[in-house]
Amino acid sequence: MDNTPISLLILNGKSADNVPLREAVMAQREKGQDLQVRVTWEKGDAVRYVDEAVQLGAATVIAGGGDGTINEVAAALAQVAQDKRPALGILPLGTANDFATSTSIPEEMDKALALALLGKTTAIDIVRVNDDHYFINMATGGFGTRITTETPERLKAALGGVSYLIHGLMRMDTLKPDRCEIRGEGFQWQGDALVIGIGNGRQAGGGQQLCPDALINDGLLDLRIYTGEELLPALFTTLTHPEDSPNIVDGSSAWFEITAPHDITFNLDGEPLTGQAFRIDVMPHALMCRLPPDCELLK
Ligand SMILES: Nc1ncnc2c1ncn2[C@@H]1O[C@H](COP(=O)(O)OP(=O)(O)OP(=O)(O)O)[C@@H](O)[C@H]1O
Ligand SMILES: [Mg+2]
Repeated sequence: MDNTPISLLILNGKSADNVPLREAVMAQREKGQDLQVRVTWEKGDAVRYVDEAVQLGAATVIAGGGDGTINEVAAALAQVAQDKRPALGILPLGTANDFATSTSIPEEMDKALALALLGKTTAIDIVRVNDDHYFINMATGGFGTRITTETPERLKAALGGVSYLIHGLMRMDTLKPDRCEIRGEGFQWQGDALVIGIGNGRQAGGGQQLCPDALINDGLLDLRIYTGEELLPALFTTLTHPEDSPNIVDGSSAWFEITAPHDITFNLDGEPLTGQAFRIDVMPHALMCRLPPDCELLK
């Protein structure tokens, strides 16, 4: 009887030919790990592989990709019955890797894979949006959203995280604040938002620290709104002296409701969601995640 727990690596097909990863997988198998690999081709594949992992009784599902892949895997795991839900491991293979970077997951494939297979599990929060959408890292709305959803794939591949900023500057003329109302526990705000960040984690868009104090296991969402009608002056002060800015509104709550008189788009870990009403709820401690001991996002 073989009692080695099964681990299933769900690998974004963009990284199927990654040589250091292949070597790291082989090395772990030689050490006796029962590590199986599935490769995705398009959105939706990761969900089916999570189902397969549950059927196999896998102890761990590893998301190998960028924030979009982690999101797809984490969202699928959140919908598995708690007693059958495998733990989440993370192999950072995207362009921005905001969640992996801020949780101090190592970049080297061998170290990241060892952590994903054998690291200590910690219960972390995941966030549900309008019943059937999820994010593990961050929801961004307003002008930052247009940046990340419209950044062309080739620019992203060539420049990585910096491409978001460059593309954003190129599109400055077309950026407009979004009028909206936001409510939470003991929180209410209405006005023109340039950027809205709702964080379980801290950063999005390739290193933009939108929610610098967020923790992923505190049962709370951190909200930051960059307000103002004059885009350029507002952006200048907020980016250079965030602490002096009259254009920042912060809040914290286990849930937020956002309504707008016209469609606004939220970017949930890289995946766009458009509408006029959003209900956002923390699912406290819903996922077991293998994180480094020095992860700063844990309380
Ligand atoms: N074989 C594949 N080739 C191209 N795209 C894929 C493939 N498999 C899945 N996808 C798509 O890739 C997207 C997720 O990409 P992911 O976020 O992992 O990487 P990224 O965008 O390069 O990284 P980051 O989000 O960190 O910038 C999903 O929308 C998914 O549908
Ligand atoms: Mg939190």
